[in-house]
Amino acid sequence: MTSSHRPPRLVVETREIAHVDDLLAFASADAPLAWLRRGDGIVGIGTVGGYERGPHTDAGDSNDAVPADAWRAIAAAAVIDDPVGLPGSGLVAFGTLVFDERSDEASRLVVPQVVVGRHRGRSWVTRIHASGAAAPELPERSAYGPYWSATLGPGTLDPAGYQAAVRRAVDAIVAGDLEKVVLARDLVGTIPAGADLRRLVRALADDYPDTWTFAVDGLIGASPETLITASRGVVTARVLAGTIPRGTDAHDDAGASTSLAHSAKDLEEHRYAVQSVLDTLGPHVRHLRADPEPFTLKLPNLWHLATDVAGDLADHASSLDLVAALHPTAAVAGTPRDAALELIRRLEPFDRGRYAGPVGWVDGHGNGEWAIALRCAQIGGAGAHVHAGREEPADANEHRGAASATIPVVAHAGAGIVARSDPETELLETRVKFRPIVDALA
Ligand SMILES: C=C(O[C@H]1C=CC=C(C(=O)O)[C@@H]1O)C(=O)O
Repeated sequence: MTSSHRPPRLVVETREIAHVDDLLAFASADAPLAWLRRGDGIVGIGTVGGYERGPHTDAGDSNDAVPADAWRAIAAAAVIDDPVGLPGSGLVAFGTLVFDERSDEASRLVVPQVVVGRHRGRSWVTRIHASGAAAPELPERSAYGPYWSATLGPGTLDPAGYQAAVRRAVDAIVAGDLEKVVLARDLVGTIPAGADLRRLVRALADDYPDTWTFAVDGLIGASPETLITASRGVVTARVLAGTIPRGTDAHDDAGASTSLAHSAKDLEEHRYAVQSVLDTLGPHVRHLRADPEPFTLKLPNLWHLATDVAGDLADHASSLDLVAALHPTAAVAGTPRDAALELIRRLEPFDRGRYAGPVGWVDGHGNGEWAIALRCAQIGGAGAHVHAGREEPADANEHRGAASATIPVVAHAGAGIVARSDPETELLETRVKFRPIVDALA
């Protein structure tokens, strides 16, 4: 990874290719880079450069440049030949950023050597190399490895601990310290070393086709929440907050959706999340539009209250500038933001790492698609090791003894807490939000 100082000049060439059926077949089995929705998207192979910031230390960050500035420098130095001109063609970096700047994990932008992409029936390949170096080979598909499975168990905050934390959060809200806070809990486990991680990505993409399915630097998930997309001056976001599990039959399910749409508690939770996005986008966006009432978004495991936001970019902000301004929204932190972050640090006995942080991609013009990293797990990485170690599961020695035979995994799910929140209902909500990743690992 390079720092912001003198980015190497990258040479980028995109060419249209015959229709690609399965983008994931091109991705690496042990370190897939992928961004997919309904079969379209991009996968990356290899690494030619990028940016890294963190982990945070008391002495300061390892890199002073913010991701948006570092990326501007890399993109400005690049020579880009992209006659395809579709979202994700040309120079791109995949990114995963930490939730809290004090995290022990790093934020990363990864520029792959090769990108294979597909958008509305057109496919392309992009090759990226440092000026003076040879262009990378064209990518090849590889067969998927054997099926594998893993189970996740309690992490540092078990169900009873989570409910106690929710009670403390409600007390703080009732006392007037803040209006809303999003509290998460964790699950930990291990997966077999050598597992083909594309199997996990594929299971998520198959089961949750309308979400953003992502794999970046070991963070793998399927998020329904769009933090921001920016494409040729048009900006969109999908704000989610307010949740109810799907019903057990059609009648019960319709009832669940109606009850969510009228729930004062969920509507309040949702209002904070929308307001935080509108307030932040306001200075950057003209003709900012959001429906006055949320709609109910149906996912296989639950219903969400959802509001789509759109507008036209009024300045030269890149998608990464907007990400920096928006994150963390009240859908994952709370209102007011600083008080919520402080309470999260006090009540959650773990580091969120990249969970609830921005994940997505940015191109050479600053366009990009970014989700909030929800319904995901970190495979390997500092956070996962810390969690697995701290939890000391019953078979901890076995895990340590067979260090090379397993890879630690940590997953998080959270729920927005307001004055009317009930600890048991919030716990149930986190259980339902864990389902995509728990089922895909099973
Ligand atoms: C914090 C999470 O979800 C957020 C997004 C949608 C709905 C939410 C809610 O109803 O609480 C949360 O704000 C999570 O999935 O871990």
